[in-house]
Amino acid sequence: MTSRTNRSDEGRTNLATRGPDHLPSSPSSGSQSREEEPQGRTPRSLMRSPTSNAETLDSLEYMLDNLIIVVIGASGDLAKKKTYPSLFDLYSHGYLPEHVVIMGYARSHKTKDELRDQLMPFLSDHGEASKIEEFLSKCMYKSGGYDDRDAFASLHADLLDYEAEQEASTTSNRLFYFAVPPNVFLDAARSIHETAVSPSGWTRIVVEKPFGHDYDSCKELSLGLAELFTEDQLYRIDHYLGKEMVQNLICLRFANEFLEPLWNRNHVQCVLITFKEDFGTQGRGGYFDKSGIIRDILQNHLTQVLSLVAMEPPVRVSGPGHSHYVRDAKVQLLECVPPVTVEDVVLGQYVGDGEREGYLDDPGVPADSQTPTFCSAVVKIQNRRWDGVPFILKAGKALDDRKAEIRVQFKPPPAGSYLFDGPAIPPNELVIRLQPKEAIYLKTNVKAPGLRSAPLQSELDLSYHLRYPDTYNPDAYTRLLLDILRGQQSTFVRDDELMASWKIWTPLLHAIDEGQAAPIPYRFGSRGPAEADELAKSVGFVYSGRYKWKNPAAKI
Ligand SMILES: NC(=O)C1=CN([C@@H]2O[C@H](COP(=O)(O)OP(=O)(O)OC[C@H]3O[C@@H](n4cnc5c(N)ncnc54)[C@H](OP(=O)(O)O)[C@@H]3O)[C@@H](O)[C@H]2O)C=CC1
Ligand SMILES: O=C1O[C@H](COP(=O)(O)O)[C@@H](O)[C@H](O)[C@H]1O
Repeated sequence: MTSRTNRSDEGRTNLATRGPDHLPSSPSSGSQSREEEPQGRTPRSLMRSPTSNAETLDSLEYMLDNLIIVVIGASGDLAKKKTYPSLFDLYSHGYLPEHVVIMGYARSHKTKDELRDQLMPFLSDHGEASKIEEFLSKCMYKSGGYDDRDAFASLHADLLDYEAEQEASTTSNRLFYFAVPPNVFLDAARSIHETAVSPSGWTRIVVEKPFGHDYDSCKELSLGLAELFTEDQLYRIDHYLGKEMVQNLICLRFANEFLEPLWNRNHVQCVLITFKEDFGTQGRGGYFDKSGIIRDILQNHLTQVLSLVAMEPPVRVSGPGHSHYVRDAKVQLLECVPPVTVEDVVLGQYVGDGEREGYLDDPGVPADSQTPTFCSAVVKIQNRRWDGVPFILKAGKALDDRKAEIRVQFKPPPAGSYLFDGPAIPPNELVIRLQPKEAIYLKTNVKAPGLRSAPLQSELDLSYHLRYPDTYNPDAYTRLLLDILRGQQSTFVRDDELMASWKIWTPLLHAIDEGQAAPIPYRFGSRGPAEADELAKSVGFVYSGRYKWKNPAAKI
């Protein structure tokens, strides 16, 4: 291992790790969080003031220093669609310092005006024109190769000049956001390590998925990065960890005492974690074909959700220096999950429906591709809490709906079959809808209202758009970028978590790559292969039929 000459976060003030896990609300949000908001550029006096939210304000300590954000791969799709809009969101809500510089870096030659033209369409929905102009005036661009040390040295010289111009602080922090494909991660990381780390403040590296394509390649990448940067400098993004309802899981589970006694094998029949998209690969088939739905969604997003749903309570959730506890709990859970086998899954690949093209019609996809665009997998957890409870992770493209949800299905009441006349009482389900329209609802059986007495399926409903209509709900990337600036690592994937997850999925992925499991065709716009419902039924999921639900908003 080479020596770490660059300054890590270790030993640095832990102020930046304090505060709640979530982005403080915007000025337009509910009154309970107004105290936390920096108004425009956060003044030093406000940040130091001993308010009841002092911890939150302290966690914005980075606002006192100079900040340079370098977007590596600034010419690409992710940068324009997610990275810059989220940076703008933070800027316009006052979460970037006055003198921030956002430096785009990529191989393509581009003028500042060309960068501006590229970004403008993706910023225009996010704020006023004058604010966008102000933000764009902070955005610079430089071209160079990812392994080009001279280009990075020249980038470093430019950054030193920008930093020297700032009078606010002698400390300058640098955040490098990797919006590039993984084959250049190590080149870019080496170039930064050798030439461009911050001489006076922290240097943090943000890495996007995919982190490898199986256990071994992930390990190689992790070891390569670990030679250059310490774990506390590395922020591996899984954007599902930035979604409101995913961030809510810890609070929902551990701040509601009624749930804990039920949250185990004694009361839970099965858990479904579902991701559905109602569109296909949309011309990205060439990229998608190298990964498939398991690498794209199950190994990362759904496994992260699974670990938060099923983990034991962490020692602590927030507070200075406590970021590791949540990640420890997640790793401990994932280590109880045996590898998923071919027998545990149903794979699918969508075909055209007459109007919309099938997966194999995508020009980037080989005509004989066996890459799954759908997978339903039964995951087991071999620990005291969950032994025998199937966790069904299901993800698919080109399905009937766009949604992501967690459905905890409870066992039926013991007297359900003889106490009441009529059909079997359906099991209770706690549904946490991650998107769209965040909601938590509990499917509950009640006496039919009025003169009837038969049980009726209904729900206790917490629909966020109704209960919190004016709350600013930032994009997942916006929340995660703020966490990076605050040094809050619990919402990022640690190296051992990543390895534990690849251990679960790699044997299946290799079996699929070797042709041991072929996808079943399903029609674009359908619910996926019928075999997936049979699999769910075979492990205990009870589908009690769709019931008509009345949106309370209709009555308002
Ligand atoms: N706050 C809110 O917005 C609330 C909304 N509702 C709405 O009420 C309705 C009923 O709710 P809910 O019961 O949760 O949702 P659904 O009836 O849509 O789905 C129930 C579950 O059964 C699965 N499923 C659907 N069809 C079949 C099938 N043929 N065989 C096996 N499994 C199947 C679904 O999977 P899959 O997704 O894969 O199709 C889903 O996991 C929904 O429209 C829901 O959105 C209810 C309460 C509150
Ligand atoms: O990581 C990915 O996620 C998106 C879905 O993200 P969402 O926030 O819109 O749910 C998916 O479309 C893409 O294939 C995948 O790479």
